[in-house]
Amino acid sequence: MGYDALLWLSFGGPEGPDEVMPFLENVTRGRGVPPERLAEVAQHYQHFGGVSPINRLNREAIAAVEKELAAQGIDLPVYFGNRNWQPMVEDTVARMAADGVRRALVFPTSAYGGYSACRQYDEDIERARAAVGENAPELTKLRQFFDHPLFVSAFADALRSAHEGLENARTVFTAHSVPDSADKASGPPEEGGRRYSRQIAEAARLVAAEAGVAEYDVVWQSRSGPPRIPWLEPDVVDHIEALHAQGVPAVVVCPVGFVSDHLEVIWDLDNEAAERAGELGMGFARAATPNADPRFAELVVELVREHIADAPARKLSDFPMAGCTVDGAPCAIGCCEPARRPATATGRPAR
Ligand SMILES: CC1=C(CCC(=O)O)c2cc3nc(cc4[nH]c(cc5[nH]c(cc1n2)c(C)c5CCC(=O)O)c(CCC(=O)O)c4C)C(CCC(=O)O)=C3C
Ligand SMILES: [Fe+2]
Repeated sequence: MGYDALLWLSFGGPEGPDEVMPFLENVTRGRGVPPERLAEVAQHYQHFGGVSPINRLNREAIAAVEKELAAQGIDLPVYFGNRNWQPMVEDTVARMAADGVRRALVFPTSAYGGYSACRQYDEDIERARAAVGENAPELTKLRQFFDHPLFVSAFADALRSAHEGLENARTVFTAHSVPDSADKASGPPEEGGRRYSRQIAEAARLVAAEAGVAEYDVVWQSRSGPPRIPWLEPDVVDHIEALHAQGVPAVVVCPVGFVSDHLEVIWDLDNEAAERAGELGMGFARAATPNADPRFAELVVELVREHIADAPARKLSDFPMAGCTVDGAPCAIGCCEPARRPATATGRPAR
């Protein structure tokens, strides 16, 4: 059965100073992120003129995917929609419907499971289809790809290059921290939870093995939320301090939890982590994310071909295949349930 489009579904980011606060309000609506944290994150965006690189990076990746589709003789228009900022996925799906799209594949710009990385994109799909109504196209989300050989080898080459010129540097993989409760709730209940952090650990293991790195750590970055709620630790900056205390002379940070050099990578790593390492007199380098690597476009087209050409689903881990569902259904009953949100000022739990 055929598909008539590919929807590129991402997080979104502001593209000017006036867009920063409305964007942040969209991201954090009802999620209990303290106002001080929001003000601080707004400063990170304003530091770059209020422009997150994420939309540009997505547009560049889409252009590469369009070329790769054409090169492989696949006729599939690519649409772009976001969860939190224009182009909003609701508007994009409306345009797809108006263009006559009946069935589409969806590429989410996250490789992992978990609520923020997987199920929330299902919710985006469901919300966008509901907004469009009965003409909404059927939307099939592509699977998680953290263990795909093209994803792993792009990171492995980037990690190797980042090590060039740094003696005895320790490899430190990072991913976005999430509330401990969200990590516990990730994956189908019968699996016992923590699918997100276990997939991150597995991706790190695969990348390190391919890059020939024997010793490494997995740490977390970009923590949000109220301080009293436990999130995955240690934080990358604290970890760099701990490594310094152990006499480690240099670090190479590899943001294996992300696909592009978006704001959380260029601020939290290239700015904050690099600055702390510099203050401590440590060498520092950051490995590139796969977005601009030609293998990333090849990966997306290969995931598409699993659906349109019965291409084999290549994967390097034993984790069960997950993430591929239709019209925003969760992978399994109870899979990656959203964490209970802290009560709002009105005493009612936030959405
Ligand atoms: C797991 C994960 C990924 C990876 C998977 C994926 O890529 O989807 C990710 C990606 C991203 N997160 C991003 C930005 C933000 N995330 C925030 C807040 C949060 N992230 C969370 C988790 C994740 N986030 C969580 C649990 C929260 C707390 C609030 C909530 O429960 O939802 C906030 C609020 C302010 C703050 O940081 O406190 C911002 C601004 C950007 C865009 C950067 C740009 O603009 O270039 C990207 C790609
Ligand atoms: Fe985030």
